[in-house]
Amino acid sequence: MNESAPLGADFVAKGPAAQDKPARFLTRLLRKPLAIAALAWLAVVVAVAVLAPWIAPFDPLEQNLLAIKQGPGDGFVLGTDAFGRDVLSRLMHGTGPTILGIVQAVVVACVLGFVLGLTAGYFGGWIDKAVGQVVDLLMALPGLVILLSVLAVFNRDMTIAMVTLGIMGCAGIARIIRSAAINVREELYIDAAKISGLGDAAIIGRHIVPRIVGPMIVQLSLFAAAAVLTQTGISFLGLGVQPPAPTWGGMVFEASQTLSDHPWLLAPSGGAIALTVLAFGLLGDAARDAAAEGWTRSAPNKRRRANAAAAGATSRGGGPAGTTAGATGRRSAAVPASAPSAFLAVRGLTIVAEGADGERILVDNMNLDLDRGETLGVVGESGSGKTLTSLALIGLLPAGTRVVSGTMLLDGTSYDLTRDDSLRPLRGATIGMIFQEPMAALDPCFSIEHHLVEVIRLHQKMGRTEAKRKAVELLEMVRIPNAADVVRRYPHQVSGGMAQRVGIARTLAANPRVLLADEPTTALDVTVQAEILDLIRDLSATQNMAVVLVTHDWGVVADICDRALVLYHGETLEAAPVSDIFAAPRHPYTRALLRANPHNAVVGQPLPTVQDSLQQLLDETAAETHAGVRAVDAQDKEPVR
Ligand SMILES: Nc1ncnc2c1ncn2[C@@H]1O[C@H](COP(=O)(O)OP(=O)(O)OP(=O)(O)O)[C@@H](O)[C@H]1O
Repeated sequence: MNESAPLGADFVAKGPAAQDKPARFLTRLLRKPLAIAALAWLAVVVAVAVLAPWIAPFDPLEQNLLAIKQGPGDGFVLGTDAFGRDVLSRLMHGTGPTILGIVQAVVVACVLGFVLGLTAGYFGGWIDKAVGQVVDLLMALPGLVILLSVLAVFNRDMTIAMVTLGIMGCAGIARIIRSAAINVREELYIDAAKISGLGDAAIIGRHIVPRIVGPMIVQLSLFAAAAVLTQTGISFLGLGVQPPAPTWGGMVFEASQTLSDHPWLLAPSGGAIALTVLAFGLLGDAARDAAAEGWTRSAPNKRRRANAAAAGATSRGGGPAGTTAGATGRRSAAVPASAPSAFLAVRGLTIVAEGADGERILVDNMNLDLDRGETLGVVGESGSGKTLTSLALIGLLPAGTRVVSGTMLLDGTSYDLTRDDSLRPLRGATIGMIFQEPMAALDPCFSIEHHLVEVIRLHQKMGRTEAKRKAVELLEMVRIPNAADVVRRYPHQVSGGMAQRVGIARTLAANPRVLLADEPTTALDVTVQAEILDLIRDLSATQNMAVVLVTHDWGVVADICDRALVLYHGETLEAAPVSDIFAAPRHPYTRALLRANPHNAVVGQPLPTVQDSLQQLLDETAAETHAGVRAVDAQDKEPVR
């Protein structure tokens, strides 16, 4: 992305991935008149439920046989029923059991649905399968039959009935939460958070939960509306709270008995039920709209645009002189030889994909060696296994792939690469990683300061204020101009180049000794690429970090790598100092790959593909062999003197 790209463009382009914080979501929700009306009604209902014993004008059970079936008036605001009881007082006293039942069902559904959906979505694997089975079972059960059976077995106990309703209702909520959690789990910034050393609980709490609050509120309001209807339905059947105690459903039943001669009686209880269901429905709708607005929120305000434009201009004007990513090979003169005592040594790394037809080898028996302050370029065509190799070193291989063998010797300690749990403590403090898509590696909900402070405080004992100061220092270290201003921005308010610098700063916050850089410049424009490469090279030297740089680009290899390793379909074909690879590549594939380097393209001529180059090499070899044979033949035919 260009440094001068319009602010907000990425955010809009990212769509639903760019979701927001609960506080902002609630602010937007409270700006909607319908949501305010719904919440106001629900607040009145709750207040009445709590205060009924004090504010109801009459005893709800007191009969006045001289005032039966009266309409509103004569001291009875909502009239009287067939026994002369005050309808308003009964309605008020009936609110408590109704609301209590709804709260019981909603709390059970919310807690169970949240826990099941979140664990299934976040952890996946067998947990997901097990939760899926439970959810499918719950959804297949006939709800009404179960509820009636529970009421029969537990002597019409409404609490147990509503808890049962909550258990059955949790299935739908768990499904929604699961898919929301899966979406968030697959975001790159979750991997970035893991690599920074954050544990599962912290990632769930800080990065996943805020993202699923929106869908959760929508689901819960719809479920609450259904619970109102179920609860009043049970009372209507006379199975819950027993008459003459008032409930909304019971009052609807009583009204149905006098419908022909006193239809008004249905209005208060029916109206209360209808308004409450409507309020929950409207709240759900408004919550969905508020969440959708968060996803599509457009560019930030003009001041921020101006600031960012200024920062971008400073960056372009005042940044370090860019280098072009040409095949200059300028560091290759001082290439240290690989040694068995290397700071980082990988031996026998084999990665496979598990498919229906067995295992497929993706990386085969790979070895690599790297010293501190040294940069190793891992080069190869798309799909050759470069990314998997780097992810295997921190135990973050994607689902469906696994390490079947391999050890890593890091600063004298040996690690079994088949065991993710032994690699987990290395993430962040020992091995850091930066990604191809800088923007996707930052959580759009949080400011840059939050991203940095989170990692700084995780790895260094520091107060919040000191960590904030350190965050600005880190941004300055990665050459971000106006660091004190930029630190307060959100990821969508910076350009791709700046986002990559922020990603690097975040990685540096943990002081890693090894940096894995997976095509860190591919998504950036050429001038920004050069600046980021300069930065990585300088940091590797000043921080004495070993860098594993995954790339397709020979220019990048020439520019900053000391050694290169050529991969083809998971097989290591050649590993040597960069100067040797450029001067005298040993393997024909390496030669073909170098010939297909776009930096060597001749204007007006089609760029040869790797396959073209390989074919050309084979032809040349055949021609050389043929010429050699002819020369030998000619010598043989010469008369011996
Ligand atoms: N989750 C997965 N399940 C099965 N196969 C996978 C999975 N992830 C990657 N692969 C396969 O592993 C091989 C190596 O993938 P990898 O991403 O390491 O390639 P790469 O060299 O980094 O490519 P690129 O330069 O395009 O990123 C590819 O053939 C890819 O299809």
